[in-house]
Amino acid sequence: MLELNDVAVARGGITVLEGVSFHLAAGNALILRGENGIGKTTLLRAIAGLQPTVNGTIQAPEESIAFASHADGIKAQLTVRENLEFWAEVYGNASSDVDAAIQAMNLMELTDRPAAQMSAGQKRRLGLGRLLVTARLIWVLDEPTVSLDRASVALFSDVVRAHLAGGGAALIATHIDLGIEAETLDLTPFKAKADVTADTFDGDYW
Ligand SMILES: Nc1ncnc2c1ncn2[C@@H]1O[C@H](COP(=O)(O)OP(=O)(O)OP(=O)(O)O)[C@@H](O)[C@H]1O
Repeated sequence: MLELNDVAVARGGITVLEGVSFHLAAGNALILRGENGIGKTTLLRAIAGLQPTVNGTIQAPEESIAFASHADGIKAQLTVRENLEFWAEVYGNASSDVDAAIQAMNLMELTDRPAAQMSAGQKRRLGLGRLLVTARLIWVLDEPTVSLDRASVALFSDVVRAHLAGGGAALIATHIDLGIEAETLDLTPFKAKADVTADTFDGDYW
């Protein structure tokens, strides 16, 4: 479903990871690990198509990836329900079950609350609920549990498990144990030898 072959990625004009290859099949999750700054976010951004690679290939079916990053993609003035309806439409999936997403992320009591008036953890839950209305098969998640309390982490893990059981896949950069059956890829061995890739530097991707 998602295939990386000899991928190298750069941030700020410096290659951070090189030689990354893996295959993620339907129904599976892969956990990315590695010290702060090793390049997990950079790799996920490249996989999500938000920045180019320096080397290698990334293959996935067209329009199959939903990316949830630190910036949750939430519209502050819209309510929880309006945010989810907005994203369903953006992903061409206006008929998707917004109520199911609200239930899954325990947002029932917040449906009419503007996102601007929600706590960090509540916003995070909304950002993760967004994944459910995209109907995308491959979830690419960057530290999805930041700001979540223990109950919400469990809720989120359940949502990921259900996604996998339904034939989806998930690539997750996280420092915590999500309790999801998954393979782990430690990126430490793929840390690039210090080498400025000035010829591939693109200032737009700082
Ligand atoms: N905007 C930027 N401009 C230049 N360099 C950056 C920028 N953002 C991050 N970097 C550098 O790129 C490298 C990879 O950062 P990245 O955010 O991908 O790491 P990470 O593994 O996700 O880290 P963390 O676990 O702290 O989230 C780091 O060494 C970081 O200092």
